[in-house]
Amino acid sequence: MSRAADRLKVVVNHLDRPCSFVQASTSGENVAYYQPQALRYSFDNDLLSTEQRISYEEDGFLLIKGLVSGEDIDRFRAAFERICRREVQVPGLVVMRDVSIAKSEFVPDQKAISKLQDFQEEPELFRYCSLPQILNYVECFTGPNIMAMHTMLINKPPDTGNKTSRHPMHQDLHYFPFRPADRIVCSWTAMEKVHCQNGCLVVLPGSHHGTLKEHDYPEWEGGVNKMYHGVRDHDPNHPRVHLEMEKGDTVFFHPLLIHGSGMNQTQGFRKAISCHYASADCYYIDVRGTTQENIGQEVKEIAARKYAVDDVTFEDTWAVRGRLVQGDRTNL
Ligand SMILES: CCCC(=O)SCCNC(=O)CCNC(=O)[C@H](O)C(C)(C)COP(=O)(O)OP(=O)(O)OC[C@H]1O[C@@H](n2cnc3c(N)ncnc32)[C@H](O)[C@@H]1OP(=O)(O)O
Ligand SMILES: Nc1ncnc2c1ncn2[C@@H]1O[C@H](COP(=O)(O)OP(=O)(O)OP(=O)(O)O)[C@@H](O)[C@H]1O
Ligand SMILES: O=C(O)CCC(=O)C(=O)O
Ligand SMILES: [Fe+2]
Ligand SMILES: [Mg+2]
Repeated sequence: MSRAADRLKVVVNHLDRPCSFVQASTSGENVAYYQPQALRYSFDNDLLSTEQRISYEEDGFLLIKGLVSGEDIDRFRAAFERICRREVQVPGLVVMRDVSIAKSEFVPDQKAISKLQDFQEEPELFRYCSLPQILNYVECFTGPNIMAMHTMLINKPPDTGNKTSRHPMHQDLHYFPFRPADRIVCSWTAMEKVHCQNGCLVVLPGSHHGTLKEHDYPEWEGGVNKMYHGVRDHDPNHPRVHLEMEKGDTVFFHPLLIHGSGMNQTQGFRKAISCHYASADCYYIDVRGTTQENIGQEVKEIAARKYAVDDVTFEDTWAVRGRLVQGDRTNL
């Protein structure tokens, strides 16, 4: 450590609003000492305050209140409802049903749909990924060349009693065959009030300091949704933070941050829209022989069926979905 005068003393307040079922919670505040030049997770620019940079450094997430307007959210909701009513056909879109109703009779409205993935060809929803106020924050983590790699609108359904509406604790990097991890960030925006009862995000602050862990299907009695892998083992005593958010609030988080979401115990469909961004300067990795081999294989099998081709690679499935949203498409 250098001289005290070179250090910065910061009080980082956690966003912790513990639910009754929280196992442990972070203490009210952490005191940390940093040299600004030692911050590795974000770039120095005019947008993030030093406190915000240090908070992301320590916690692996940053919550910005009121970032997306109510009008924009209402437009995303309307676009979602048009898709549910099958008024539009969107190339490449994946419409997912909760596993507990996957084999039941089709109900033609939003009540049957738990998630949309890959809406990059739906202009109104994709507008979310290009919102200037989101990209300004994203650039702090990715740098100026930005690819939107993965898009989702999550419509977490009321739990049917099987607890399948939960999303197991995981690291998003498990799904991504590109690196470096520090130049990838997720933006996740609440489309309505999200809280413990309707299954808000749950994060393990600081878990992004670790490495990518082994993921598998959890052993849940009521079933698990396709590709909802969970971290095989994580420290049950690690503090948890429940991110309660208002409509339009947006959390940016690191792809190694361990997170998930609880069961939806309300009768409403909890909605959120999200995009994973990566620096266009990232590079693809070969996942053979790594912990990601299992998800790579599963994605290739689904893609081969979806596109009716047999030699699609894990890398291809990402390269065709990625869209440049700022700067130059240098590599990805
Ligand atoms: C950072 C990223 C984090 C994540 O992305 S986490 C979650 C990622 N999950 C995914 O990417 C899953 C994407 N979903 C899909 O690809 C499709 O929805 C899926 C599961 C292939 C189903 O495709 P559909 O076109 O709806 O086909 P279908 O209705 O004819 O069903 C085909 C078979 O799949 C089953 N299925 C449908 N939804 C499911 C679900 N939620 N969980 C588990 N199984 C499910 C369905 O029962 C059917 O099975 P079978 O072939 O009849 O035995
Ligand atoms: N606008 C849409 N575009 C694409 N898929 C949609 C749309 N609306 C709903 N879906 C989804 O289509 C999927 C399949 O629905 P459904 O089970 O009725 O037809 P199917 O799978 O073709 O029929 P079957 O399983 O009996 O062969 C469901 O996951 C449903 O959520
Ligand atoms: O909205 C949620 O419940 C979390 C979804 C999530 O983490 C994911 O799909 O990777
Ligand atoms: Fe996730
Ligand atoms: Mg079907």
